[in-house]
Amino acid sequence: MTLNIGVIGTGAIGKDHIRRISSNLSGARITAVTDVNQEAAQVVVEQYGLDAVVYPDDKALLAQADVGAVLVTSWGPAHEQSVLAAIEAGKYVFCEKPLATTAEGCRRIVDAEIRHGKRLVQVGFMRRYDSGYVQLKQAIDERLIGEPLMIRCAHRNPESGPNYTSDMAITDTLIHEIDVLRWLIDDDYKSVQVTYPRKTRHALSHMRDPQVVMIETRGGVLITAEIFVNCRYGYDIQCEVIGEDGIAKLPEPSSISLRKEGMYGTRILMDWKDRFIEAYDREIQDFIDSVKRGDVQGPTAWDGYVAAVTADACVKAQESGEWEDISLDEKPDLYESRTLSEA
Ligand SMILES: NC(=O)C1=CN([C@@H]2O[C@H](COP(=O)(O)OP(=O)(O)OC[C@H]3O[C@@H](n4cnc5c(N)ncnc54)[C@H](O)[C@@H]3O)[C@@H](O)[C@H]2O)C=CC1
Ligand SMILES: O=C1[C@H](O)[C@H](O)[C@@H](O)[C@H](O)[C@H]1O
Repeated sequence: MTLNIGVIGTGAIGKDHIRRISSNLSGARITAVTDVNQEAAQVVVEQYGLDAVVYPDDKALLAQADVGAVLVTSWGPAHEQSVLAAIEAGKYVFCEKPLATTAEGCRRIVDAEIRHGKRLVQVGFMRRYDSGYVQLKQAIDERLIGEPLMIRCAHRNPESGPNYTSDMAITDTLIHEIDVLRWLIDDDYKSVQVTYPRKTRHALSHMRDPQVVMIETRGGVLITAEIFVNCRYGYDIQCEVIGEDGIAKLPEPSSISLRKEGMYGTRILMDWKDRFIEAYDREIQDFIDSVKRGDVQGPTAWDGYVAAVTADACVKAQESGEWEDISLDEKPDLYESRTLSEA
């Protein structure tokens, strides 16, 4: 049985997911789309040759009985409303990060899912599906390096746009590390601090770039996370886990090496769409397969809540320069199962 999917937000990543569902993945098709820019949504239907209807808004799309699941790929501030409406309609929902732009909004979604009595939400933390991070987690789970003691990581973008702000380095960019690192070491966060090295001349005047975020986990692991969104040379994601008996490092993306004109080296990817293309395919295929099984297994609404609480503390630390504590509600039973989100 083919799963009929509706897409709420047909912009950059919405189109990318439409492309992968329509051409790469199996078991689903796009039958409904909506966007506040309906003309653009119609163009997407034609561009991708979809047998799909353009609906005026998320509520009209969610009212379609034949739509079995939805992707929320609109702007972050619009996510909470669409996810709550999907839960209300009893539809499975894949929501790109952030689940909601505030911890309170994420908590409202968690409470709605608890009232529904079954998990319907998967959050788009795709690094958990990246083969490099999966290998890293296997090494840690198998205690190949003993207990993790420290993590050094870096999230570097070639440049940030004019609308990108210093707090987005946390809420839009580091949110990926915030989620994947707690999954990697099966630990939660205790406190955070933000410091600022010398500013790069390549950052716009309103930006603070780079930034260094220190995170202490409840288990005592110390994480040093660099965010550098005007590094110029490429889209570069680094992660090194230092353990009692050794070090485990995220592999570089596979690439040919070139020897040419007295130089030797490999190319560095410039775009996140390319760096994590397989992870995006795997996360969406997992969503399709788990919806058809009737139980979503990926990153949960609770993971979205924890990420939002942690991001809020980081944004507070950006201004205070102090260590800021992270206090979480008690994890509800609905999220205790040992699945990908808890593996
Ligand atoms: N997981 C990842 O690696 C990535 C995640 N994202 C996330 O995906 C979301 C979308 O990002 P982009 O595609 O880059 O943005 P975009 O601006 O290219 O596309 C967003 C689309 O949503 C539409 N939209 C806004 N509000 C809407 C509403 N209430 N109902 C229906 N449509 C609405 C806009 O008209 C636009 O077409 C963001 O939350 C972003 O953080 C974006 C890039 C990568
Ligand atoms: O979600 C994303 C992308 O996936 C990149 O990893 C980030 O660098 C970017 O800031 C954010 O929009």
